[in-house]
Amino acid sequence: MDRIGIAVMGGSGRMGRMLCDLIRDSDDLRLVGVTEAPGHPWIGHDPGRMAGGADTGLCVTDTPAAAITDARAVIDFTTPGATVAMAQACAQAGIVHVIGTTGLSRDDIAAIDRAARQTTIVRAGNMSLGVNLLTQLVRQVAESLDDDYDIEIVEAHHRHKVDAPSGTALMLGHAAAEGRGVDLDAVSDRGRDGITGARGRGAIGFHAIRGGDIVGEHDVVFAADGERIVLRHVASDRSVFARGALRAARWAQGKAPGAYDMLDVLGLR
Ligand SMILES: NC(=O)C1=CN([C@@H]2O[C@H](COP(=O)(O)OP(=O)(O)OC[C@H]3O[C@@H](n4cnc5c(N)ncnc54)[C@H](O)[C@@H]3O)[C@@H](O)[C@H]2O)C=CC1
Ligand SMILES: O=C(O)C1=N[C@H](C(=O)O)C[C@H](O)C1
Repeated sequence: MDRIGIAVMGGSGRMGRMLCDLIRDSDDLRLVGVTEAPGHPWIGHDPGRMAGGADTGLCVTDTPAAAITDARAVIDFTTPGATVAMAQACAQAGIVHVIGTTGLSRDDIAAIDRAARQTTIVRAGNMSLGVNLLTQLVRQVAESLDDDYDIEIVEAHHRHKVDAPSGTALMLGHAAAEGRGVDLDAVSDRGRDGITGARGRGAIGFHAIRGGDIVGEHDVVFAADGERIVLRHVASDRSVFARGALRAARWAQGKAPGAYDMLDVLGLR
């Protein structure tokens, strides 16, 4: 069987390294390209050697088109600007683009959706099975409870994370808002500080903890007078995200162009 050629963006990053390792160890995938940011010290070198492992025979490049020549899918956990540029390159080449990058603006998402008219794009703020299942549970609980139950989302990540709320917190917030039949933008209350006044009825609150090496933890709290429900996901190993992304790359082969998410991949919709 022909292995699926995968290009990994941001090959020296926390997710990039893990993806390269998992692809190397898989039976049906082949690493065919690795990118890094312009000026990065890995450019022009073998990504395996730079990571302290075996040579891959590849050279890290900062040119998206060069990385994707032999690829049937690109897996991208980088930055919003790099992801939008890669979505356009994948659209031109007709290659699957799996996007895990978070912190995307509305304009970034609109640009990705435009690219998805020409190619198959799978994008999710969290690629793990557990979080995607949790979004369904959150939607269901929010649908069952009225706004006597205050919804608060608390997330915790490592000290290097640059965006807040996390992509996962936003997924969970959207699921809660959908269950309640409200628009998240209209009810979102982010990171209170100072004399904020009493909590608004129906608000969905977001709070971010940053510290140490926390991989990713999310609590969705439904708090009423006299009781509260807490739905929690804890990721203790980044491989749950990387395995989800590889599953998406396999699933997307031969799918019609369009914007998909992990609920489509996991059959949870
Ligand atoms: N959806 C999900 O399941 C997950 C999403 N993430 C998201 O993925 C992103 C990356 O996370 P980490 O790996 O922890 O960050 P990281 O900072 O360790 O890695 C990002 C890599 O992208 C590289 N990069 C930056 N600009 C680039 C460009 N123009 N071309 C190629 N590479 C470029 C950086 O040099 C770096 O090596 C973040 O947005 C994070 O929130 C992280 C984990 C899971
Ligand atoms: O930056 C991270 O590390 C993570 N980012 C994603 C997010 O923003 O939710 C997913 C996961 O929580 C790890």
